[in-house]
Amino acid sequence: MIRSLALRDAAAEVWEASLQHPFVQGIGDGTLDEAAFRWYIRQDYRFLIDYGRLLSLGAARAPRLSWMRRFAALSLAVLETEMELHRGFAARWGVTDLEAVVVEPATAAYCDFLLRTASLGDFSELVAAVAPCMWGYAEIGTSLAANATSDRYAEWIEMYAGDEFGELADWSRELLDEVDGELEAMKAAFLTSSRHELAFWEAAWQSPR
Ligand SMILES: Cc1ncc(C[n+]2csc(CCO)c2C)c(N)n1
Repeated sequence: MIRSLALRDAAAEVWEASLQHPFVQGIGDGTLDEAAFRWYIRQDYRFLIDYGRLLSLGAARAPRLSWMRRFAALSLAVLETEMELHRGFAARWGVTDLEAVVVEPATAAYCDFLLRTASLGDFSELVAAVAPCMWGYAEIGTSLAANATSDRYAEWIEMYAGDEFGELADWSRELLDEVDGELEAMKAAFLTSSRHELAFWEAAWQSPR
């Protein structure tokens, strides 16, 4: 079986739980509480900083020059373009203290796992840990775009449903399929990141409001 599909299969239940999560469904049908969305934007902004760090570690460790370039370009895109989009969201949704955000436990746990894997794991585990973030958000965006019943969070949905993120998801699958690595170790990293993604939605859903 193609490795990316084997990993996707192993994490199928967790991915389905993320897609069906009330926070995610609430983005699609517009019922999500704005305070919960603001909590998410604030925490995600902090997440992106460490995600940029992780991609830079990917660039440093990549065995192929073409992958090295892509990781480096992506790190810059996250730290510039995607963080700028989040600042735009924050301004529109009334978040005024973006730079002073305190990192919550679910955010810290996910970031720490990613950076630990990127620093101490095999490069193939880094690839497996990074993939659910790119591929998972593209799936969620595409699914919400196809089924959305409200345009309240349309901008967020359109961003992740867009071609750019679809191509990123393709690239993450290409990495999963082509990198030299052990399936079991990659599966463990892929599953752990997938569970952190689900825990992030749950923390945002349970956030004080
Ligand atoms: C918790 C969390 N997980 C995934 C993403 C999505 N995401 C973050 S960086 C990136 C790739 C480069 O732009 C993608 C798809 C997010 N925003 N927050």
